Amino acid sequence: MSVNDVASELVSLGTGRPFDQARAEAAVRELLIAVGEDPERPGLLDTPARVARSYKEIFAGLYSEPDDALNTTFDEGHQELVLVRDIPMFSTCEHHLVSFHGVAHVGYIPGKSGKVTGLSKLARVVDLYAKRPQVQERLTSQIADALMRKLDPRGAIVVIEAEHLCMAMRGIRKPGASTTTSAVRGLLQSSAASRSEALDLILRK
Ligand SMILES: Nc1nc2c(ncn2[C@@H]2O[C@H](COP(=O)(O)OP(=O)(O)OP(=O)(O)O)[C@@H](O)[C@H]2O)c(=O)[nH]1
Ligand SMILES: [Zn+2]
Repeated sequence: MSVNDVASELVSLGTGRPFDQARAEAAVRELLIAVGEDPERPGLLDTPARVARSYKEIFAGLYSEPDDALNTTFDEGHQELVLVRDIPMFSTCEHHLVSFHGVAHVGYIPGKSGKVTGLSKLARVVDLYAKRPQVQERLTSQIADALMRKLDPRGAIVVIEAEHLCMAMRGIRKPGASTTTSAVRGLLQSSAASRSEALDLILRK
């Protein structure tokens, strides 16, 4: 394993600490008190435990290695673009801990060996990186870098279109504003023709 591989593995893993249900429950209870609620009222009695379980699910990508989703590959001899469009994506903004959600488009051009992965695995890797406290730019790059590490493709492209609830329901309050981020690697970065072919397919409605 090279130094770069070790470094990217460290970046890719969370802290390594497991989810702490009791601590999360206590924190939610404290938050309810802090906002002026009464955690003892009947409607809120089960809320700390429920919210804690829900956080465990929303942040599931902290307790697993997203890249492992791409461990299963097979040689198909396919040398052209493989693209999965409109993968539904729910993530959590690390600044406000509210959702940003939309769609991810994930594509790659297999390497010389024609190594490909199952289409669902592309959606799995999106899902796991999304299930962490994130910013959209980093999420986009992490998915593209995972493809480059695991599939050794000639190029990779990831485009994410999302609405941030922190911009919709609070703060600047601009519901409907959409943010697009892209990460292109390898041939899809160096060849304008390859990139524009992929972008045409991604943005075609
Ligand atoms: N670049 C980027 N910014 C994000 C993302 N998610 C949230 N933000 C922004 O993060 C910024 C945090 O700004 P702060 O000034 O620290 O926080 P704030 O006072 O709550 O800001 P407002 O949202 O403007 O009210 C805001 O501008 C958010 O819109 C993201 O995925 N990428
Ligand atoms: Zn935010």
